[in-house]
Amino acid sequence: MTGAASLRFSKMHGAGNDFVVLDLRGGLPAPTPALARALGDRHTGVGFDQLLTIEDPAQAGAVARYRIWNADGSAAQQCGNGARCVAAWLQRDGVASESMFVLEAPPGPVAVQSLGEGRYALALGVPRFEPADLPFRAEAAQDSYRFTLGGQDVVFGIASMGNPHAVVEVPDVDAADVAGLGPALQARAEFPEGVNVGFAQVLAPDRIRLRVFERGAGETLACGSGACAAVAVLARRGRIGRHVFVELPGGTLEITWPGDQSPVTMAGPTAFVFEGDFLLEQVE
Ligand SMILES: N[C@@H](CCC[C@H](N)C(=O)O)C(=O)O
Repeated sequence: MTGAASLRFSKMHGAGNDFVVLDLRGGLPAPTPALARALGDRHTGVGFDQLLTIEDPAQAGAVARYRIWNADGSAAQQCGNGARCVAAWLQRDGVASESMFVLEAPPGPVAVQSLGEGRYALALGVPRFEPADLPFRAEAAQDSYRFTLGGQDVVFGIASMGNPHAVVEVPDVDAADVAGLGPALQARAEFPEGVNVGFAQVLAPDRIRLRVFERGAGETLACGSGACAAVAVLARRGRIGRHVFVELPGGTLEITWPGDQSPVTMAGPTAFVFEGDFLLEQVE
């Protein structure tokens, strides 16, 4: 180290959705959008899909609180893969010594279970489908909605997992126009806070393939809340069952949604990649 001001970080990923984790416990200030963007730059920074900041808990019973920042510096409310990585980070730190514990996420508590070998299961909340929950501007709640985007007819369902998701069922996820339709749907004025757009292909009642164009990050290798939203939308339509393996480009997540009023649970991997010190002089 040169003695210049720096920030210690951990680089992690969950099924290829990658993160920088910062320990801000003890009252350290939250990152500014400029710091988040500088850290997230894959050429001049560390690079991540989301930045996760671990902070002191506000709620009794939670081992820690965390907040989520997308690569473009915007704040997010939910991150399924990130929650597993925060759980792994806290277990390594020794704060979460039990195999079951509670984290405080932006929308509320998340119950976590350590499954061993870096795998975690967690309850991400009860999905909500009312347009106002995302928010999405629509006259009335429907099973599916339809837009014409760039001459293409796009049919999608919506779900909130604490953050907004649109789910488009496609016959072949490899052929889906993720880079074209993802940003086009995301930019629609009907989604005043933007939306994460998932493209899902049903393989079997217990298996789907999914690609997600995330708000604030572009297409990622995996989106945990997107996997939960895709299962919720498709299960509600009767297209799949309630226990589903979701194959994403970076790995497979196991999603269970026992009933409409139940929380969705997600099980999947975590990995530590490296530790480092980010020189703050990189931030403009
Ligand atoms: N990758 C995440 C979701 C991160 C937040 C999202 N981009 C948003 O803005 O809502 C996940 O694993 O859930």
